[in-house]
Formats: sequence, C-alpha cells, structure tokens
Amino acid sequence: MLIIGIAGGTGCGKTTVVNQIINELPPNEVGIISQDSYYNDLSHLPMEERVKVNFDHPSAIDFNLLSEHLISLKSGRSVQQPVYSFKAHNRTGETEITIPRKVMIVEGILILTNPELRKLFDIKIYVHADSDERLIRRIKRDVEERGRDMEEVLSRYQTTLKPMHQQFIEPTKEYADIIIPNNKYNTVAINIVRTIINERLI
Ligand SMILES: Nc1ncnc2c1ncn2[C@@H]1O[C@H](COP(=O)(O)OP(=O)(O)O)[C@@H](O)[C@H]1O
Ligand SMILES: Nc1ccn([C@@H]2O[C@H](COP(=O)(O)O)[C@@H](O)[C@H]2O)c(=O)n1
Repeated sequence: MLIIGIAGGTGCGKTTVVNQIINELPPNEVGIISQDSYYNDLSHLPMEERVKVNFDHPSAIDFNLLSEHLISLKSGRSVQQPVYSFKAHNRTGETEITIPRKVMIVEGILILTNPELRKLFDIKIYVHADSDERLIRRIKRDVEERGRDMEEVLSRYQTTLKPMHQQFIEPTKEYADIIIPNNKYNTVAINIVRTIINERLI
C-alpha cells in the first residue's frame, strides 16, 4: 500500500487536487481518508458550545483514531470512517466503510502536525495557495456548501483560522516532499503525482 498525505491551509484546494489525481486512476485502487471525518466527537456539547470550538487547532482532531484506522488499512482491514457534518459541527453518528486500497490518500489541514501520522505517509504533499485566494475560496464554499454566512467565515478567519494557520499549518510545509503551487489550477503538478502513483500501481 502507498499512503499519500496531502496537507495545506483551508481553501488551498486539497479536495480538488485529490479529485483531480484520482479522476483518471482505476477507481477500485485508490481510497480516500478525510481528516474532517476525524474531528472529535462533540455530542456532549450543545450546539451553542460546538460553534465556539477552535476547529483549526490540532487538539480538535482525534489523531489516535485516524492513526489507528490507517494502521488497520495498512494491514488489510477495513475501517468505519465517521461521517462529519459541517452544519451540525459534529459527527453525524453514521460511518462509511473504507476498504484497503493499493493507494490511500489522506487529506486535511493538520495531518502533517502529528508525528505518528507523518511516519505512516510514504509521500507528503503540501498544497500552497496565497491567504487572500484561500479566504475568497473559503467564503464562497462555506456559504454555498457548509451552511455559513460571510460574517461567520470572516469572524472565524480572524479569531482562529489565520492565527492557527500561521502557528500550526504553514510550518508543516517543511515536512513536505512535494509542494504544489495552487493559486491557479496546476495540471502539470497533478500529472506528476499521478505518474508516481501509476508507477506504484503496476
Ligand atoms: N486552483 C484553484 N483555482 C480556483 N479555485 C479553486 C482551485 N482549487 C480549488 N478551488 C475552489 O476553491 C474552493 C475550495 O477548494 P477545496 O478543494 O475544497 O479546498 P480545501 O479542501 O483545501 O479546503 C472550492 O470551491 C474549489 O472549487
Ligand atoms: N465544524 C467545523 C469544522 C471545521 N471547520 C473548518 O474546516 C476547515 C478544514 O476543512 P477544509 O476542507 O477547508 O480543509 C478548518 O479551517 C475549520 O475552520 C468549520 O468551519 N466547522
């Protein structure tokens, strides 16, 4: 199994890059794990408390469960990946079966902050886009897809997103084997990563 970790700040285009990479690969040979599925279970908190959580700090992620799942997949066992709701700020209680594939891609803002997780990655990728570009994309996406309004996104950006990005996320660039510049769609970089994966699939 080849395990690829794809990190980068919110809105840099991780999900888009993952979709572009897997688009022309055999569907039954690539699996995806999203860090978002591993936000801590906050069922014990009421909605008004969950909204206030700092979702950009490493402590918001259940890294133990994420590492455990990756180790299970590596040894050939399927896992139940939790399903996350950005509208409820919580896991839904449902899970999605994730079966081991020849290539597993793990994507998320904080995945390179955790030393145990980093050890599990064969290739570490950091997707870079400038902060103004990321903020614009985030506003559009969160309003269209995640049930937020502009006020919510801007306030979260100022209070947690920007400081956490500078403190925890951006510094993990140093662990990356490959940095993908993604202010614009970068088909050359995507093709290079796809070629590396294809070599492993042969
Ligand atoms: N290179 C790009 N140029 C312009 N828009 C992009 C680019 N990559 C992604 N987007 C858009 O930006 C938004 C955030 O992208 P997404 O892949 O969800 O980022 P991430 O997973 O890193 O948060 C999406 O609406 C997506 O369509
Ligand atoms: N309930 C939540 C949980 C997370 N977020 C934000 O999601 C971002 C990470 O996801 P990306 O797809 O953008 O990488 C992160 O910056 C959190 O602020 C949220 O808004 N609500």
